[in-house]
Amino acid sequence: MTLPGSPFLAYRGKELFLEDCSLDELAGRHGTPLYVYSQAAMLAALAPYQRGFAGRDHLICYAMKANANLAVLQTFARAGCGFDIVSGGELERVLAAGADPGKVVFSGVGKTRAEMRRALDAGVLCFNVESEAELEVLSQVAVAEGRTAHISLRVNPDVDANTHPYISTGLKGNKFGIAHDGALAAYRRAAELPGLAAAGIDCHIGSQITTPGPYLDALDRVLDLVEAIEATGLTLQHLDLGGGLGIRYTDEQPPAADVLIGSLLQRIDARGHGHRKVLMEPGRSLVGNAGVLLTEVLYLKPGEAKNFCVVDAAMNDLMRPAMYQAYMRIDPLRQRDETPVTYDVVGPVCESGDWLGRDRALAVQAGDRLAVLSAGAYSMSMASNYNTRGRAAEVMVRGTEAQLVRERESVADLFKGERLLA
Ligand SMILES: Cc1ncc(COP(=O)(O)O)c(C=O)c1O
Ligand SMILES: N[C@@H](CCCC[NH3+])C(=O)O
Repeated sequence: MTLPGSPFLAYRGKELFLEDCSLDELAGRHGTPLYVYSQAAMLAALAPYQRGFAGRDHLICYAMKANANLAVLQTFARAGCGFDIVSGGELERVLAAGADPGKVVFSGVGKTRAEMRRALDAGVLCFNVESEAELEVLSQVAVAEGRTAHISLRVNPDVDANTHPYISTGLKGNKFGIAHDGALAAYRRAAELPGLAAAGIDCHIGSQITTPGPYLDALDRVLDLVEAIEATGLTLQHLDLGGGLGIRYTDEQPPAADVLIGSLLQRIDARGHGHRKVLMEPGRSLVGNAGVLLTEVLYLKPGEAKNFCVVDAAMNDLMRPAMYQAYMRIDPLRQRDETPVTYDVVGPVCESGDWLGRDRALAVQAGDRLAVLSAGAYSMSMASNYNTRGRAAEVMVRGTEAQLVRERESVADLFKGERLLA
């Protein structure tokens, strides 16, 4: 039986496998909580992007905030991808993974001067600038470094991506990007400033988007702007359409990436912009369904109002349920024949919001292990040390092989650098 979301995750008999690796066996070997990723699933998620852009001048910049493990970055770099970064730390990871900084776009509303300097020295492809104030600072930093910063303005097209309010980014009320109405003036200002060269235009309207409509609306708004900007004599080369394509957590039916890209390119061509290089910044859709979080059942705790299944993974390991009330499917690593009982699956952290799943029918006993599915994106990358809990280990599966790609954080690591009062 194959589970929804990933063709690489399936029961063989009663045991759950990711590619050709038994997840229960991996959990036994490396301990829990444990993140496990399938490289084949990542490459399979990338393939429709590559198909959609075949024959076109393009760059797929993996939005590494979704999952910044070095082995994941290596996987995408070797497949030809660039990266969308939002911090100096992410840039250092790109460099540590041996990837090409010349394929990096640098987004984010709060870039510091130090981050700008480092990115200029590394030679990133483009800064996606999010305010006029940032333009002025970037110009000063570029001049001081004796370099030219290639820029796109991230335009806020005021389009509703119809997603969770915390992950919607393209509305007037969101902090991201330069208002559509102010973009032309900002490009004019950029043209006056030393050290800057306009390379393109950028937008990103949100995450976990499951219909093509908002993308096409945003594209139209962006192309309107490009036409207005070029009418003033300025030129732009590339269009960066951001990321945001959703995945299937339960019954969502997002469009396939190649279908979405097909409609976007058709619109781009129809409006006479077919000569432009197109960038995209997908994150979740490349990794979300390529990973699982493995956890062990510590205690079953029947209650009057609720039954609790207390596991050893918590909101510090996987924040999405607590933060967005996100539904993430939970399945046992070895199926039992007993009648399922309805549980809230909760972690050891001292917060009532520390749950991974609510009202889940599970046939489990203490000591059994579970997988939280679709945990390849915004899961380990959002982990924290709350309650002084070390972050989980990570394993990358390739066929029958499974390699530890990040060690479990030890408790000693957690207060390294702290000092007792003198
Ligand atoms: C600027 C930017 N690009 C790309 C992404 C990637 O989004 P997603 O993981 O939804 O594809 C994000 C996150 O929403 C983002 O903020
Ligand atoms: N962290 C969010 C996605 C954020 C997208 C970044 N702008 C999630 O888990 O769904």
